[in-house]
Amino acid sequence: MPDALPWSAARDAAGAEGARLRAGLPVERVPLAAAAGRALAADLVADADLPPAPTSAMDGWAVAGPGPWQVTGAVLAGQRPAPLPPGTAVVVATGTWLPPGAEAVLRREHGGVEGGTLRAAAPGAPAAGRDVRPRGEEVLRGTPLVPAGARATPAVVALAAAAGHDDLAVRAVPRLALLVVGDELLAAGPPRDGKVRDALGPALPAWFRALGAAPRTERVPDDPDALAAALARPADVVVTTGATAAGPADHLRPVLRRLGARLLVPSVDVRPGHPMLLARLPDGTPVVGLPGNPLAAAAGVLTLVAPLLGAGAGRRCALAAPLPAGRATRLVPVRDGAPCAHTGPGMLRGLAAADGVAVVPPGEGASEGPYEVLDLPR
Ligand SMILES: Nc1nc2c(c(=O)[nH]1)N[C@H]1C(S)=C(S)[C@@H](COP(=O)(O)OP(=O)(O)OC[C@H]3O[C@@H](n4cnc5c(N)ncnc54)[C@H](O)[C@@H]3O)O[C@H]1N2
Ligand code: MOO
Repeated sequence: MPDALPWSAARDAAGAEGARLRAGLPVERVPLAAAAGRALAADLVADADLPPAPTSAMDGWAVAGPGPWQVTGAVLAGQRPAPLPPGTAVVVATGTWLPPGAEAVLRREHGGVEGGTLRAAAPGAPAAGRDVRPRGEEVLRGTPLVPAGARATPAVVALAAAAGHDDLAVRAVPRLALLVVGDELLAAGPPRDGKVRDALGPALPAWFRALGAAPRTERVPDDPDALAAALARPADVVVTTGATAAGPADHLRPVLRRLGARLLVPSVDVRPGHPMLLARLPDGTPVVGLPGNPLAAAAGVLTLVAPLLGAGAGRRCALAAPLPAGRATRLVPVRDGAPCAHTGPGMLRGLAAADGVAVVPPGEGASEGPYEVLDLPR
């Protein structure tokens, strides 16, 4: 294969292309509940201090000055409390704003009230500031929380809501054209007469949706003109399967050349999946070519499509036993920290059983790890 890039350089190139792709997508303001999964169009900045005022971290009493204290009432959730004079206490719940003058919270289980007088179980308790969340402990208004371009995960949406936002500026969902190439592919029934079932057409759209894209699927015959026409139809991203190698029916590379595409990643020094590629059409549309062998195609999703759509790196994990390294980076389906069986490039059994894919850097023998383990989009 021509000019193979090291695996991590290929992933970085796809990440950089993804940043360029997102920067060109239209911006829209959507209500928070519709923002999950979308790329932020601007930095998320806190609109409020969190907590917005000194807040009780426990159910109990807010106390002022040393005990014992006269209990003068209760502050209920959602109320703005009146000041608390020294020697008094009010009942508080977790999350209530503390009255001005309150110095600490005495937990319910650490005190008792008799005849309107509250006493702490331990002398001297509670220490000043005990079980009080100070104003701005987590965030001060104006603090940048999440950078533009990052994914608004459900946790980011929750943070945005807590920090006072009603809606968010996000990028349009990229329209992804999946072109499933190959005359030998069947859309139904068992493999027969030299043909195989298209295993990728039914599976890849779910992965792409999980990665934040809106896919449509088109089946394309092994014909250069049909492939060129399909590549030219409007989309924000194109992903093809098959036809990446140099066989008699592998038309992707010549067609990309004919269309004037720029090869950003001509191939990748990775097993399986080395014929994968990333190109840019003259109109700026990125094209990922996934190899036809199904496990190699999944390797291409993890190496090129996931970073292109803004997914982050994997987790560092120790594995039960060291994995043998090779001359190229190896992507190994693993489950519970051990390699899966049935992981030839044309196989799917191992991948279907896997809970992640371990990245084994090139080298001699085996390394102890820890390895980066990539999540398969779900
Ligand atoms: N002489 C060489 N031959 C091959 C090389 C090489 O370097 N020199 N590389 C091999 C590697 S590695 C891979 S990976 C494949 C890449 O093949 P293509 O991307 O050109 O894909 P096809 O030739 O179209 O198909 C390969 C294989 O995958 C099956 N396939 C294709 N699409 C699907 C699908 N949607 N669902 C299930 N299976 C699919 C296809 O039937 C073939 O069996 O090239 C090697 N050859
Ligand atoms: O890249 Mo291929 O997967 O080894 O058959």
